[in-house]
Amino acid sequence: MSIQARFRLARQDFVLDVDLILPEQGISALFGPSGSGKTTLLRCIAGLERADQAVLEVSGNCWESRQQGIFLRPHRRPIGYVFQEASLFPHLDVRGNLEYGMKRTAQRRVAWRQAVELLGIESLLDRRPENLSGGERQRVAIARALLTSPRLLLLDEPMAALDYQRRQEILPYLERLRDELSVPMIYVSHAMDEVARLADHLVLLDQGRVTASGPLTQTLARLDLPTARSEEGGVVIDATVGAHDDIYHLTRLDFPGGNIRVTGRPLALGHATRLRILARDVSIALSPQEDSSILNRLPARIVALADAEHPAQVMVALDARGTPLLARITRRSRDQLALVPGMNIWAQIKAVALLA
Ligand SMILES: Nc1ncnc2c1ncn2[C@@H]1O[C@H](COP(=O)(O)OP(=O)(O)OP(=O)(O)O)[C@@H](O)[C@H]1O
Repeated sequence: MSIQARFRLARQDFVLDVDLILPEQGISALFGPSGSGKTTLLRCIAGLERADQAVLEVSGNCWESRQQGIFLRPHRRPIGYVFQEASLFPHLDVRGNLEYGMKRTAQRRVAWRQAVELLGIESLLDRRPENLSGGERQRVAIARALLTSPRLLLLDEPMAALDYQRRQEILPYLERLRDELSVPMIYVSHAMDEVARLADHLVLLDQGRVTASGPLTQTLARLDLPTARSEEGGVVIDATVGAHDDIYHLTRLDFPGGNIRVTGRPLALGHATRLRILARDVSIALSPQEDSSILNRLPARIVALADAEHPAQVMVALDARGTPLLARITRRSRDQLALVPGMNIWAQIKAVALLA
């Protein structure tokens, strides 16, 4: 099952023209510069914009088809919509706000208790929105959206108004929704660190058009896309905790084709986690260089080379026994090492971020 979304909408200076198939599970991130049409696309999905051409099918149900004259009105679409700023009713306490969401539906897909527990808002139920922090307000807004029993959750930069600390507090709740509920989410974000942590599927939008749509790990590794070449270009690897080294206080994270050691973490063996390795933190050597202090080095093959944003640098796409990696090195080093596609090299990894 999938979500099919095809919309064409023309405004004076802007045309949205997308044709997407999104998975019906997990989080699909919509990523793109300001004005690329992310909010407009969400509004089309919610039925808040009338597109010139439109097809929207969710779980095999047609919600909109211009050709067939089908247009399910916004309030009839089983959608939960969470905005940048939580729009809670100020005169109702948290319980009242949640109950309001529940009244809209007869068919319950997420139970009250489940929503309250997933978002950790039990102790907030008697408070008014004015007495909540920005992060708490957003958690309540997400719980309220879940209690409308949505078949699809739309999140439009739900953390944009929050500071770094508050964002870090909310991320685990979003991860729990992703892992424990079967409600697909479309998540708009400007922040690649959020996308890298949360998303399973990545859609890149630019000037109203889709420039890429695919599984996150594969899409981030594509050298032909601007995400790879940007300052924050890099890959995400899904790994599991393989071993703890109590002598050196290191944790080994395993993934197909290799492993990486990070500073010891209190994570259970077998625990699923996600790593992010930025291209700027990967260098290339022709030999394993065991006389270096770098902890992590992986044998890899060069798949492709491409220009980086800065003329001094080049991007290198690597295949580390099935796991894609990106490296950003100087053009000078590329020439000195005579790097070409197909060569076997060693990828030296200087820094790894553990995302979850
Ligand atoms: N109500 C509107 N009337 C006319 N033009 C609009 C309207 N809302 C948005 N636009 C224009 O449509 C284009 C897409 O806007 P949209 O808000 O979808 O982009 P976005 O990718 O969500 O941007 P941001 O990341 O800044 O929120 C922009 O050029 C914007 O100026």
